[in-house]
Amino acid sequence: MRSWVLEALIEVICHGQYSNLYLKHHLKECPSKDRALATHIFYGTLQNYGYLNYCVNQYVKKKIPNRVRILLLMSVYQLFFLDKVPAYAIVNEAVTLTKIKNPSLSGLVNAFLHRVKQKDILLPDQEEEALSILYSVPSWLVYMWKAQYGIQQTKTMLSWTQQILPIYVRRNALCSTIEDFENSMFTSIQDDLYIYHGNDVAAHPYYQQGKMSIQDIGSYEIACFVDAKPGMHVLDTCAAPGTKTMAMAERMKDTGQIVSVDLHAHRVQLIENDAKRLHLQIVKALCKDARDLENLGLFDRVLCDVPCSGYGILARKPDIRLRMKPEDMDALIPLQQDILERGSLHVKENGILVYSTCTINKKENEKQIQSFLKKHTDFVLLEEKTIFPNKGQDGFYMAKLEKQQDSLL
Ligand SMILES: C[S@@+](CC[C@H](N)C(=O)[O-])C[C@H]1O[C@@H](n2cnc3c(N)ncnc32)[C@H](O)[C@@H]1O
Repeated sequence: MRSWVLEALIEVICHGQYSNLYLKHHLKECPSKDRALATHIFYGTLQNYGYLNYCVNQYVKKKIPNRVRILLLMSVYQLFFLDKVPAYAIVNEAVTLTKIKNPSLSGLVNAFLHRVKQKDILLPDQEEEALSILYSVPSWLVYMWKAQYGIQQTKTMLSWTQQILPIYVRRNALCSTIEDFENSMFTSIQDDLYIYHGNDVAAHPYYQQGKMSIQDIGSYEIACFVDAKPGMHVLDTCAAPGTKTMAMAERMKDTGQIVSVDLHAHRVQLIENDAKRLHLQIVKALCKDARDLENLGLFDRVLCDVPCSGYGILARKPDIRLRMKPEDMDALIPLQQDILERGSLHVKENGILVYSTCTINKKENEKQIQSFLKKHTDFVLLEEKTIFPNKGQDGFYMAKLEKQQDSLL
């Protein structure tokens, strides 16, 4: 099992694979009895990547191959954070795995894992720098969150970015009953959302029959926030893989129409496949740039779920923290602005425009809405909401704007 975790971590850390997609395609290669623990070690190591590297660097001064370094990281993660696995088993496994490809380093691995102790890890005095190491995020994110939300909220958010989240599923009320979900595999949490207690959702017959989909609580809340009603015409401008489109279509009882646009053809295919799986007829998927939607006409609801820095979903997608750069965040701001501007041209009078992100950053959230409203006096803000990362939940932002009737302007 640990050799599977090691290869999985190498793929994500060294070869840039996405953690969630890697698990989706490869977890089945791990023996089924070990999948829960393997997933825990995989996510836990990625969530604590910066801290674990910092610990290794305090003891190991010489350059070691990436494979051995990653093996040390996942072993330290287990020693420090998992109390169910005995230390001798972790050390023995690590030494055995080192002997396969780097036998000359097995002594170093053995000595390091016997010496490393969490209480001996010294953190910097400066609070922001210490938080950055402890929670494995760059220090600029800590400074930015502190400036925008205050130190207390920053610490709370940082601590929740380390949790292993449950898998949430949305029941498709159009082709299943509440009774179908009344068994030990599911725990009801709200409306049609459940915690799923199995391992591989996509292999579950309910998933294959279109009775359920994977969706986080905040993502579902955004789909509900749009308030798309049966029979309405809805435009989803950044729609792939289609999670919110499908939730809206189910809430609309598959009547009316949803035009779901995405820039990338392979991602548009994901929308089409999912609509088919869920037996939804009203979803029309289009490959288009959301900054150029000229002929699409007017809609009752327009959702702009824009590409964003993703700082709200660090727990679910821990590999974001391996690659985050402030310049990437800044590059997204004009794109988000353009998508919102263009989307707004397709809202009917009295219609609703929703802007949403899965990030916690006022520059991508509140500030975007403030600058849009300054330029567009024909829209009023009805509601805005930030869901901060929280127990069992990732972070999201959503704003609801109403297009005013011409006669009222
Ligand atoms: C946050 S994801 C959307 C998630 C989706 N709404 C859901 O609930 O499944 C952002 C999406 O925007 C798409 N995108 C990026 N730039 C775009 C553009 N200029 N026009 C349309 N889509 C774009 C990306 O391909 C990505 O699928």
